[in-house]
Amino acid sequence: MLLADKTVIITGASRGIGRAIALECARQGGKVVIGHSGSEPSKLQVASLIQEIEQAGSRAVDVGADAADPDTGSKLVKAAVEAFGSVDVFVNNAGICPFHAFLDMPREVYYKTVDTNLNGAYFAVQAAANQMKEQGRGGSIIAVSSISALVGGAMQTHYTPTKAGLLSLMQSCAIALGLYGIRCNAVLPGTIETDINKDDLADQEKRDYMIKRTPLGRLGEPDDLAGPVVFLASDMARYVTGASLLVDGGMFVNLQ
Ligand SMILES: NC(=O)C1=CN([C@@H]2O[C@H](COP(=O)(O)OP(=O)(O)OC[C@H]3O[C@@H](n4cnc5c(N)ncnc54)[C@H](O)[C@@H]3O)[C@@H](O)[C@H]2O)C=CC1
Ligand SMILES: C[C@H](O)[C@@H]1OC(=O)[C@H](O)[C@@H]1O
Repeated sequence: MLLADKTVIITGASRGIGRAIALECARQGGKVVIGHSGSEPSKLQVASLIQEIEQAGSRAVDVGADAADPDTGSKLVKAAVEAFGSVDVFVNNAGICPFHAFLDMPREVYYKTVDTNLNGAYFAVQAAANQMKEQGRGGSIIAVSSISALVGGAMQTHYTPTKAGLLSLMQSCAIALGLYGIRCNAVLPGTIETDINKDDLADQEKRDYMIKRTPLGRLGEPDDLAGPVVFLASDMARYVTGASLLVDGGMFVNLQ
């Protein structure tokens, strides 16, 4: 098992990509701290996730706290240390993408997106890194960035800078934290079918277009991210830091 004896924190793990990552980490022997928003629907989703994790033979605790809050990272770290004694892997996954045009972008939508996707993440990564430094045996930090860190979107002008920011954060943290054996990497998903893009992909023409752009001939599923994240979390990736891994079915390289 690739993550035996490791404690893994994952933000935004109630559903979608974060949930798939949490489950695979548990199947690989990791003890899991599930970060979620604390909303009533997320509490129900987390209860069923904890059951699945326990059926897989591992253990999990959850923390309901807003990812945009700069104190949430410390709460997650505290819960991990109290429940399992350490933090070995931190996966920053929570994110929102409320599609909106640029010219009339409401300020509150812009700030909520940047706070949720990037500002909260900055302080959460800092909290995890300080704990890993104190433990003295390194660690792995992974940001769920996006193909959107590399390319734009007319309805995503508030979102793509947060994903580029996360990628850049992992690159700079790889340098700042290498001294402590803490590795920092980013995964860049393409178009993965989840709640974040349910409405967008309900447009059949858009959906067909996204599939057509993907050399592997299908949209991604949350589980497609689980293997790449577990690899980066594990000691198999012990010499990998500052890297970014597109998980997009080949969409990015498909010009024509
Ligand atoms: N689905 C896709 O095509 C892609 C998704 N991503 C990224 O993957 C990550 C996960 O998204 P998905 O699983 O696709 O969407 P999702 O909407 O299914 O999951 C988002 C998760 O973040 C949580 N979350 C949102 N706001 C929060 C807050 N303020 N506090 C705490 N938790 C919060 C949600 O409760 C949920 O668990 C996001 O960062 C997204 O930007 C990146 C590239 C492509
Ligand atoms: C929400 C989008 O469908 C999704 O998120 C991203 O980061 C990519 O731009 C995907 O298309």
